[in-house]
Amino acid sequence: MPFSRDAWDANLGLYETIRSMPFNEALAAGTLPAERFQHYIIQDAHYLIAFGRALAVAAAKADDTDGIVQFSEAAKVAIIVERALHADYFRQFGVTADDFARAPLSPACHHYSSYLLATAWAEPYPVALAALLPCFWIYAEVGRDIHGRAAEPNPYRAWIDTYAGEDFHAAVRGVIATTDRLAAKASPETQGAMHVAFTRATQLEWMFWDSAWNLGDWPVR
Ligand SMILES: Cc1ncc(C[n+]2csc(CCO)c2C)c(N)n1
Repeated sequence: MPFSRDAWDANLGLYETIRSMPFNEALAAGTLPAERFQHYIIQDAHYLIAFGRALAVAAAKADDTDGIVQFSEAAKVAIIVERALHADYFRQFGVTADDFARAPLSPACHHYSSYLLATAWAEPYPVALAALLPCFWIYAEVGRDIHGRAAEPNPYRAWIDTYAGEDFHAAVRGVIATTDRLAAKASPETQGAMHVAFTRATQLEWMFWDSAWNLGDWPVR
């Protein structure tokens, strides 16, 4: 069985918990309070920079030239998405440059960003990919799920369309294929580490949305 099928099946309960969490239910219904979406896009702008760096490290570790192209392209897309957040969503949802400058990474964002960067730098290439995969795959699944049931009109339509769109899904299929190819020739120990990384990153996806819903902040300053 390919790694991806195994990992998805093992984390199905976690995915179901993510799909039905209050943030995503409210996003689909179009009732998500603006304040919570503002928190989300500010943190996502921070996250996407770290995510882009982690992808660039994965590109540098790739075992073939296709991998270098695949992950350096993905790193570039992460920064393009981050810039689009600034150019479009920040303006649309009333987030100023000053709001962003004054908002440090939340604990959940800090944890997820640090985890991806540490894993990309310190772990073998297949384990780094297994940590990066949920970020792609869960957004593709959540995007399509919400797209299929979104209320119309919906202030979050552009966000939903991006992650339900074919361009994004094609990139996700590519990351799944590369991860499966590497898992197939990895040692049992590396395969085990890949499963641990996949589950950890899936938990961190949940924590990222939960933090936006609860306006997560540092308990002491
Ligand atoms: C917390 C968090 N997780 C996943 C994504 C999804 N995402 C955005 S851009 C991109 C691909 C970049 O090549 C992916 C997978 C997100 N935005 N925020």
